[in-house]
Amino acid sequence: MGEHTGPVKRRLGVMGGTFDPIHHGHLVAASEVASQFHLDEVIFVPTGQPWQKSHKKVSPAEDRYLMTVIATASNPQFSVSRIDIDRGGKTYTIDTLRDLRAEHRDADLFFITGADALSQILTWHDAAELVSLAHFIGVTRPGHVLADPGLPEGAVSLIEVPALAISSSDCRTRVAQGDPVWYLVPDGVVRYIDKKELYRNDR
Ligand SMILES: Nc1ncnc2c1ncn2[C@@H]1O[C@H](COP(=O)(O)OP(=O)(O)OP(=O)(O)O)[C@@H](O)[C@H]1O
Ligand SMILES: O=C(O)c1ccc[n+]([C@@H]2O[C@H](COP(=O)([O-])O)[C@@H](O)[C@H]2O)c1
Repeated sequence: MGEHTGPVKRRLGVMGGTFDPIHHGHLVAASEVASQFHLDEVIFVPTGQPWQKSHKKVSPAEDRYLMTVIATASNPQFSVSRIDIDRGGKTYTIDTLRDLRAEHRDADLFFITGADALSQILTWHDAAELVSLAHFIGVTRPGHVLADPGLPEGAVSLIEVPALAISSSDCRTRVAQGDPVWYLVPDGVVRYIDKKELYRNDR
């Protein structure tokens, strides 16, 4: 008699971000984690209201969502979810993960964060419960130290990804100054920023 093995669980990456705008640092991080962790899919989840950025000006959710769709459209492994935008109110990852769990009962979830976001995770809403819903993957990011912030044993993996010193803030500043963002963000995102006149008057 062969050993009983259940159906193989799908492995879903979740890449949450404000994506204002999405850039190649986000895309490389997701691609590298997908490869190293044998993920079936990575779901990009643009935030609705990022409460820890409430002191900053954040572009309309629909613009950030559309840029994320444009940036990921050519990769069959990437998709975009509106759950954090459509839920309304402040965005908490605990809600993101609960909703994704309910939608994908047969999957294991892997939440991807850069070193800067990971270092803040203990300040997130219901931080203690987060690790029961997903495995956390922290990725290297130039200018930030990658370390386990003190999550329970085995809850987080730390991995190295190709270093891209790109940030959304820097892209916004460049547009405001009239500097190019070509090759920092996907071509379609450059055109969308231009078409919607995003970030031009940020200063
Ligand atoms: N260049 C990068 N390399 C690796 N991870 C990144 C990089 N840029 C962003 N991330 C990670 O992607 C996630 C979403 O980031 P976010 O949308 O806030 O972009 P950002 O560039 O950090 O934005 P901002 O400059 O406005 O704070 C976070 O987990 C962040 O750490
Ligand atoms: O759950 C929280 O309290 C929380 C606080 C700050 C950030 N997050 C999540 O971390 C991800 C990256 O956030 P940000 O603001 O760096 O774009 C995104 O999915 C956010 O919803 C989550």
